Amino acid sequence: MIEMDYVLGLDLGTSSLKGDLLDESGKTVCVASTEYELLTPKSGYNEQNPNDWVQACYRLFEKMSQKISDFTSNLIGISFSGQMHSLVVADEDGNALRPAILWNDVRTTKQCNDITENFGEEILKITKNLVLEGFTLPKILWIQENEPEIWKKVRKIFLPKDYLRYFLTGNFQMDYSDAAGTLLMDIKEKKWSQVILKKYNIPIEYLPELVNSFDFVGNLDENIKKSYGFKNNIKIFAGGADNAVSSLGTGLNDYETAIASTGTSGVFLSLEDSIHNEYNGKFHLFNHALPDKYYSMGVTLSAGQSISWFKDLIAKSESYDKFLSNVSDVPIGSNGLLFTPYISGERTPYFDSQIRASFIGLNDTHSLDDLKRAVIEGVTFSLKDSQVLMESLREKEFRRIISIGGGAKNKEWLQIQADIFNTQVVTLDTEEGPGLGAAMIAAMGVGWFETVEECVAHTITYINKIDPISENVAEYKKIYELYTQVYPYTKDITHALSEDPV
Ligand SMILES: Nc1ncnc2c1ncn2[C@@H]1O[C@H](COP(=O)(O)OP(=O)(O)O)[C@@H](O)[C@H]1O
Ligand SMILES: O=C(CO)[C@@H](O)[C@H](O)COP(=O)(O)O
Repeated sequence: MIEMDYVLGLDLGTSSLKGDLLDESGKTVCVASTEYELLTPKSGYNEQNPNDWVQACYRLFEKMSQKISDFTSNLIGISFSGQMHSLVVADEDGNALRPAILWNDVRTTKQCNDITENFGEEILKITKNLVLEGFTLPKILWIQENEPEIWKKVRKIFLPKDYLRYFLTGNFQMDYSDAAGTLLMDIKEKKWSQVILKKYNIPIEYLPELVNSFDFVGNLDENIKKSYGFKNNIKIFAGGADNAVSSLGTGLNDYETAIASTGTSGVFLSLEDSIHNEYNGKFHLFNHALPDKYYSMGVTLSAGQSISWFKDLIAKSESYDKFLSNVSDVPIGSNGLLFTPYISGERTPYFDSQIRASFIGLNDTHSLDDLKRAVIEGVTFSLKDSQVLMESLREKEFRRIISIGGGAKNKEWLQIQADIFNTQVVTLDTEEGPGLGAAMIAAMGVGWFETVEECVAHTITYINKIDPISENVAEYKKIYELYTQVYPYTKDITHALSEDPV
């Protein structure tokens, strides 16, 4: 057997840290993951302990060395993909001062309203995005207002994967694709916005140096290298926001294809060739991991999270495959049952952190399997909302959708996606788009491939093509019309029921 070098892509997701190990031929030789806890101290609050990410990385190194005998002797590069927007505040030495406030934490409605009222237009002009609870700036303001003692001690502001990378290299950096989701960067100039920083009293020294996703940013720390027995000098490359990196890791390179990602969040994503004003904040518009490229996306806050919430209620220890095994026996429309996946609010198309989920149409004949199918269908309808909005603003339909994330693991769900999207759905031979994209960045960094196209050709394989079935499409069309009516009817009721109505 020929000995080959390896590079590792690390995807710091909300549910787990995933590793994708690539060999020199571009083949994924090992995928492993290690979970960490999501802390929910209050409804709408979502936090994680940054140190758990670092520990998860060490566990992943151990797992990889158990699975791949020459992992430690042949690893030469690492890069990253990470959950976006989540705020880590730390002291000068990088010690986290409180748990990270995550992208799906919606405690910052007051701060968002204040910023929007006083500075919303400028923010939209500079960052091309609306001020939403998930983004980083309102979280910083929440700490300034609610935890002034902590704010006094802050000297470094990180996003999750940059925090992990800081521990691996000792260097304080953030790439443009992740910085774009902070609401602190001028996305055209690719610089921290002095105007925004000044307005909100955020010293620029607290922010990392801005770099490109493909930049070499340091070597793996000597002590870590020794403790895990790595033989080579391991080069570290910056990496990027999970959605930017997954678009690289799926080989997305045309404007007629979109990505539907069902991780904890759900994302409907499309490439953009320029920064423009046409979406006017209706979609997020961010810098890509590829220099001078952009992408737009709509977000379902609780996609996989709706499934995991429901599974944990009923059968916590069951695998997802077992839990969802009978869903294919339930007819389209779940026997007259609808689910809206707003368990922790929604982003696209409704920027509404206070909306909550509902099952509509429950009757005494419904089984647990009907409810499970309704959850999957509801999550997909929510992604369909983004598809419909995007297609109408672009005046063009997508011809193909690449499905990734947990949702791409389930055959029945993939058919449901094709039928609801009324578009061909394809999958990759690994559903870990962001992890693979991160490994591709490292592969380019160590010089295995000269161009991104060459890298894509060696690393990415599409395995399933699922075409919509016309009778199913027609049935789902009718049900989707009903689904779109649930939000306006339940909005006021769920606002009034929620703990802190606005
Ligand atoms: N076999 C499966 N079938 C359907 N959904 C799954 C399956 N495995 C995981 N999931 C869903 O995928 C989500 C995790 O996806 P992942 O892409 O790993 O998320 P993240 O990047 O947020 O950590 C879980 O919340 C779960 O609901
Ligand atoms: O908030 C967003 C994008 O704006 C999320 O997509 C996060 O980036 C988290 O992703 P997952 O953990 O679901 O992959």
